[in-house]
Amino acid sequence: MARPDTSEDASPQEIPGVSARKAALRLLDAVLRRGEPLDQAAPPILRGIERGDDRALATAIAQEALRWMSDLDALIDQATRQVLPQDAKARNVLRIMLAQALRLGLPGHAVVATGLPLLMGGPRRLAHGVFSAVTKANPKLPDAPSLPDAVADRWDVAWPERVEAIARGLALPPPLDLTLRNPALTDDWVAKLEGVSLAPGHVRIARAGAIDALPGFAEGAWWVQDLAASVPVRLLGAGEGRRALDLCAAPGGKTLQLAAAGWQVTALDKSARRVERLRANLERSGLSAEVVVADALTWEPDASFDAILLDAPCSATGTCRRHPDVLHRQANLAELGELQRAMLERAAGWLAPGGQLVYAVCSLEPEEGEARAAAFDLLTPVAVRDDELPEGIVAADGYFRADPGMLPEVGGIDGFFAARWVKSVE
Ligand SMILES: C[S@@+](CC[C@H](N)C(=O)[O-])C[C@H]1O[C@@H](n2cnc3c(N)ncnc32)[C@H](O)[C@@H]1O
Repeated sequence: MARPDTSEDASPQEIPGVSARKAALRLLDAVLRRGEPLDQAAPPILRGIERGDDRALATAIAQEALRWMSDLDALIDQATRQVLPQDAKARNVLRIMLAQALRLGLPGHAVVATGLPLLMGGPRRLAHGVFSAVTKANPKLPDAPSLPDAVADRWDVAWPERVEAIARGLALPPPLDLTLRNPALTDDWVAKLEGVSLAPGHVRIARAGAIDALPGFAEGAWWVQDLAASVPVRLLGAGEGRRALDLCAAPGGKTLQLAAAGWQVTALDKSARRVERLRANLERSGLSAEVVVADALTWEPDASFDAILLDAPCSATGTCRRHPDVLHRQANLAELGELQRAMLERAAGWLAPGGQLVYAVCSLEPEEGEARAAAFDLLTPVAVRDDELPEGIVAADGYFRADPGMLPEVGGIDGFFAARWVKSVE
């Protein structure tokens, strides 16, 4: 008679380090089974974990498991004849165990001691066997993560010449980019933060520990914003007291940028929860904007605007370096496309003559970027110029297009798209 598996009788919470792994497993499940963004799933899941470093570990494990999932799955499948369904708990436990061993460099005995208790009453022997077989072979992950099939199929068609570089850009978690409230102080902040600058008002630092402990955070001298995400507002130029609408504004990185560039900003978003973060960001930076919680599809302004930034809801696939969960969630591109089209049309009607509209998405899907912009004919296009972009990025067909394979020698950049139009003065 088979002996019962009693190797781990303690409850998961009693073994140090298990709570972080349990949280990582729940994060993976939230993304893969429930289709939730990792950022949204994390707060309730991590709330019960006391130590900050355990919360950070849980997040890092889930992120690396998601980033390298196709490659980890291939190793799992090679190590067992048993077919583990994609949604089997044992597969998810193995994904997080292998992410720790092969990506985070944690010792195998610690990974086993904290991983197997997650399979209480389940196939622990199988998981142990697979983990041991994989790690004994001392496998090397490829230089670039293999993209999930659905994503590879899309990007092989959309970016046949870029897809390899994009995957390579996904291999490493990105550095931390900051946008300065006062671009004239770029050199000072580069020195204080020991960073580098790739554009005026931008400082890049190696990934830091706690962001709120960095010099300048408390007084709101800067905010976290990928270099690519800072480009759309740069395309609108200096505000000189004119009126700008930041449509879809929360959590507010671009609102702060607009206000810092001298625009008199109205910041609108329909999510009251995200608008709270926008208000907190305004308060910390000492910048001001009129804040409106409303649906862009029904709201009507009192007066026209000299500039409108539409940072539209999108698949967010351009942020896959920092949010590898986007690679595993199926965005409804048709529904998002309809929303983007409707918002663009409404925004065009709110511009004063001579006013500029910038449309932006943090997406690598041409349907949300190039094709969406090309189909919009209510305003006059104004080509984006190379000299308006960070060094090393060139305009593509008059648009700003960045992808995570660009600027590899300085730490890369998020995927982003922006287009610009002007309302003619009749
Ligand atoms: C890409 S995010 C904006 C990021 C923001 N511009 C920034 O830089 O911090 C898109 C935003 O669109 C908002 N949104 C989605 N549908 C909306 C709608 N119908 N009306 C207004 N805001 C909407 C979401 O709440 C979300 O905050």
